Amino acid sequence: MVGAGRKLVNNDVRSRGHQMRDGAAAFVRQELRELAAAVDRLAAAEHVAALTAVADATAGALRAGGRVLFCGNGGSAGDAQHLAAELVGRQHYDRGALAGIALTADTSVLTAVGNDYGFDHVFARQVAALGRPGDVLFGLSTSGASRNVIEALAAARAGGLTTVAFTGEKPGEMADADFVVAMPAGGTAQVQELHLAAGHIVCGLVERALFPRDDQSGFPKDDQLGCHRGEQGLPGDDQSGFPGDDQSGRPPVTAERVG
Ligand SMILES: O=C(CO)[C@@H](O)[C@H](O)[C@H](O)[C@H](O)COP(=O)(O)O
Ligand SMILES: [Zn+2]
Repeated sequence: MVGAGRKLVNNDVRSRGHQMRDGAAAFVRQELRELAAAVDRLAAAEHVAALTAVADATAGALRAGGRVLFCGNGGSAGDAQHLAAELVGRQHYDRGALAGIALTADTSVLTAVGNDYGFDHVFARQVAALGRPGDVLFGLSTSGASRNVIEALAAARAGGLTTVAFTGEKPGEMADADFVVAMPAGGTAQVQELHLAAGHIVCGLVERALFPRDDQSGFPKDDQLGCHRGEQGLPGDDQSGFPGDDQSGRPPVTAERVG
């Protein structure tokens, strides 16, 4: 009897396990389907035009010697750092360094300003300190309601920076930015996922505009690149100011910056 009872329990647990796995699989599929639909909506002409315009403005600012600042909270703080890294480092291929700065990374500044002036000012104060007319500030907020991001955009506007807002469907007060990309997505996580996709697209366009490659028909595949600058058809001094090592004898991946 005890054995049969135990078997019943085990079968029960096993079938509940199956149900949970089925439930999890359905959840995974549902999440992916919803994300794919959101990505599809982002491909609509108005968003494509907005992202292209943002990339043009950003590339223009960098070309003129400006810098690109990023800010956001939580997951958007991660996005801010991620996107700044795409500019400073490389996205699709080796090229000169681009000036991207995340305003989310210096804990001394964040805690000092937060402590002394309040959390609403942690980004605006850095915009006032670091931003110059002609620079670009990207503010990322899924809700469009983060006070410190709204204040940063206001400080940027006052300082003559170009402002870009990445938001969810409702930009709220962030609608005042020069460029607003309102992600056509549902919850916070999905908006963040579109923010990152959109940010990658903008950084990819900027890279391509400032460091044109022979083949402009499409982005090179990472696995086709190799890591030797000489193999990548990077333009020489006369075209870009970013010579390959074979032409200049400088170390690979120079620290020069556009502007
Ligand atoms: O990543 C997540 C949730 O996905 C959270 O950390 C989220 O970023 C935080 O709640 C933020 O404070 C949300 O700020 P915001 O996007 O509304 O400006
Ligand atoms: Zn998240």
